[in-house]
Amino acid sequence: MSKHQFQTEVSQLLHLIIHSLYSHKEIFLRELISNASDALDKLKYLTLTQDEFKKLTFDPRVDISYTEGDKPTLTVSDNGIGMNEEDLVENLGTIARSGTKNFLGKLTGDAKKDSNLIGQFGVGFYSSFMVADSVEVISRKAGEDTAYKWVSDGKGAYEITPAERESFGTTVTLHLNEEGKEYTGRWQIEQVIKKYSNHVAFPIFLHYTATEYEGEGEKRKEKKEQKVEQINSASAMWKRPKSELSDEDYKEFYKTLTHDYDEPLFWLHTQAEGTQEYTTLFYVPKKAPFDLYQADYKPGVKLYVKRVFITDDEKELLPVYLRFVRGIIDSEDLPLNVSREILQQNRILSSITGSSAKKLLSEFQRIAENNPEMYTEFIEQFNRPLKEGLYSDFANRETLLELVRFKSTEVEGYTSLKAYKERMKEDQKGIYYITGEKEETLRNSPLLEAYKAKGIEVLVMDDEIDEIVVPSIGKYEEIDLKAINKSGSSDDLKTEDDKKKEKEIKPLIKKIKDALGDKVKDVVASSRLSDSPSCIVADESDPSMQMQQMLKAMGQKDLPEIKPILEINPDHEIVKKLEAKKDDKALVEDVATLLLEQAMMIEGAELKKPAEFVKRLNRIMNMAL
Ligand SMILES: Nc1ncnc2c1ncn2[C@@H]1O[C@H](COP(=O)(O)OP(=O)(O)OP(=O)(O)O)[C@@H](O)[C@H]1O
Repeated sequence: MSKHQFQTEVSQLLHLIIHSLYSHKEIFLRELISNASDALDKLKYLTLTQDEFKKLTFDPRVDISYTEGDKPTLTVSDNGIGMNEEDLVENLGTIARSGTKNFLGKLTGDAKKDSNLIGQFGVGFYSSFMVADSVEVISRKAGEDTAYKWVSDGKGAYEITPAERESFGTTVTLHLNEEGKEYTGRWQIEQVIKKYSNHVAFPIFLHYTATEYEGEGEKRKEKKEQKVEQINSASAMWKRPKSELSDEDYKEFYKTLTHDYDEPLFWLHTQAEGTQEYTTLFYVPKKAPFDLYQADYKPGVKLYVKRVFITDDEKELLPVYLRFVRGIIDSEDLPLNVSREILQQNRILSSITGSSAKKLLSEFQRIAENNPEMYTEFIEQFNRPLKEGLYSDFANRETLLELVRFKSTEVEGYTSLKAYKERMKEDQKGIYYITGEKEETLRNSPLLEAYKAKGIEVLVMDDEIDEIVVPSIGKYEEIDLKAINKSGSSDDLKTEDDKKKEKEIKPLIKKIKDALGDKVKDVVASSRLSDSPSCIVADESDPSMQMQQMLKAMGQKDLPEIKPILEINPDHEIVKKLEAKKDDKALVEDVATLLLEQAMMIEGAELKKPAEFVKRLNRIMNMAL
């Protein structure tokens, strides 16, 4: 016998499931059936492709039985791939997915909020503990002789012992608690299976005792008979015509497929015929999966060939940026024994991948046009992956440009580039945007002042991916996208009056430049400020300050120090007063440095020498008082 402790993450997940999902406790059965179905899928594949498994007699099925009385039990049994001792430890004692710790760290302890998060993770086997005091798993791996029993009360530890099982597969027995007692009736169980697992592709049999009465009056006798009945339709759901399927069918199948607790946001079911025959059923979840930005994310699409499961571990079934999509691709043309190496360079598959991506994108577009509310929900979760597509999927770039959304100074929520274009002023020379880390900092940036004054809309880009993606867009329908935190962008705003002032202020600018020395790349008169005395911008060819900070945060060392350009507002009171005292060298140095440092702070930069900043500020305050 060996006793093991659950990995901390498992205990946390168990706690979350038991305490947040109890109002939907019946889903435990869906989760167990879905695991059984996955196990059958895996073995079926082996029996078709691997010589040592071809000789197995394999009639895939799931069997459910129950006992009533004082110690009620419910048993779900399958003749699937099974687990050996090592698998039991790995699958039912640990969670290997990276990012789990981080995800569980977000839990608040508030059942309602936490139950919203579980959708990002998946419910799974541990939901059994909502209805059971203890759970027993007896499993024998196909191709192996020994069976093992895994037992736990879900309170921190489990035990594994050698056991008996006639053949390969897994039997999960729940020792039901008060909450679970109701699942010891034929009708209750049948109802739950029909509701949640009707479209599981393998037959699910329910074993029950039927009581019949024979005779009349005193001779009336009770006759008990063991019966077995198939409960589900057991056909691959995605192969059925759309007209036969209801929204409920799609939603429930999604939950079985993904272990998601939530409903999907929307789905797309297509059956392609012609040179290539295949079916796809794709779902977009309501919440982004928690490991979406982990390099080793779990892919969400399963590949089937003629209804035989091939793999759920292939990341290339859709372009990487669409990794949030869940679902199924079932091809009629691929060979059944297709290996992973072959898959990756298979022409049939790459053409399915290509057209699936196109279909998904046009579905997103259709939703954007017909259901803006749903589209906003979608964008709140998946804008960023779509932006990734802008630099990775050149073939669909035009469509992706229509799909991505940005925040803006003019509208609440999000805008498309198309809608921005429609709002542009007649003589406007570009699509302007400002990038940075924090929305609030950006919205208060002095760089926006002149645009606000002239009523020109600026896109507010606070997603870190914008820094990388947006400059690569270049143009939208022949209009240049211009970063307003770059030096050249304000040339568009320059008036004759600005040019005149620029000339007048030249001597002061020179003095400021001398005072600042190599702290700046240049000092120039600004045409984009109204309320602020100064701002900083990056030279046209340099990365912006935010980009530099991001590169540093990403661990890039030895970055050459890139200096900002300081812009001075000739109309500002401080600048005008300084102009009058420009021969006081010490004063010019103090004010110039403060103008630079305050502009940097507003853009979110940290001062290198805060003590010197304070000294200067005190000197100026002293003069003012
Ligand atoms: N009946 C079964 N037969 C074989 N393996 C099983 C069975 N039930 C569970 N497992 C194994 O245990 C693992 C964990 O199951 P669990 O339901 O917790 O998560 P999951 O199925 O991976 O789904 P998700 O992480 O999406 O919730 C499965 O991935 C599978 O490897």
